[in-house]
Amino acid sequence: MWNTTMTSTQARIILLFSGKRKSGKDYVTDVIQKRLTAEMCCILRLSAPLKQQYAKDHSLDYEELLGSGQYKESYRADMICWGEMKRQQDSGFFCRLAIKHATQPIWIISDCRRMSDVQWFHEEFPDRCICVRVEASEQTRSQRGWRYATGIDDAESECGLDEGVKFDFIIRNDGADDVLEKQLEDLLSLIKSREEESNTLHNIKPEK
Ligand SMILES: Nc1ncnc2c1ncn2[C@@H]1O[C@H](COP(=O)(O)OP(=O)(O)OP(=O)(O)O)[C@@H](O)[C@H]1O
Ligand SMILES: C[C@@](O)(CCOP(=O)(O)O)CC(=O)O
Repeated sequence: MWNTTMTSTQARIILLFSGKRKSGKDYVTDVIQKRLTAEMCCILRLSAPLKQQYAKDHSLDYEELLGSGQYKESYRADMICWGEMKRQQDSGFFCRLAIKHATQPIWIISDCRRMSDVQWFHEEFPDRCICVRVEASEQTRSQRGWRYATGIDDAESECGLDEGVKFDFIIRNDGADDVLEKQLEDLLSLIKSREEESNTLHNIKPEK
């Protein structure tokens, strides 16, 4: 199905995922990666280099910070402040670190949160980005463990992409497997058609 003859290690397609806490970004992106295969598609988290350095500086468990449990939530507010300090110096700081070792032709950035994240990818990789929003109701998110927290749910980390972004695709992830499945099929078709366009462009030989 996919063309695996890559001539460069740079991504042909970049899926920029965003969504509120417990909307299911990790769940959905895991399914998509499985469908595309790990050979073709990697999941990159902007928060991974952030959590790694934060864990090191604060003697914390990096793996737990990567998970979806209470451990991460108890450090979230402080991690946000810490990350924002770094971003003020260089807004592309975590974006560059996150993509550093990626070799697959399709990248999933699973946790865009700020306009500067989306802008950075669009500027670095024009015409390759697909912006995807994952949405779930507050009721569903609560069932998954979400509790509203002032200073987090009303701050840029959660609301930075609520307005001003034109999403190419919105996934409703409220738990009905068949509804999610249909949306995933549609997104995979969009990725496939972008892949074909991109292959066509890459295969055009320059005129002599
Ligand atoms: N469609 C689904 N079917 C079953 N379980 C789901 C579904 N979507 C999400 N979940 C579960 O809900 C929980 C939260 O999902 P997930 O960690 O993917 O959300 P997130 O948006 O990445 O959250 P975070 O705010 O921690 O970044 C996880 O336990 C996940 O397995
Ligand atoms: C600190 C932070 O990166 C935590 C993200 O955790 P997660 O994507 O919800 O697993 C959020 C942020 O950068 O604002």
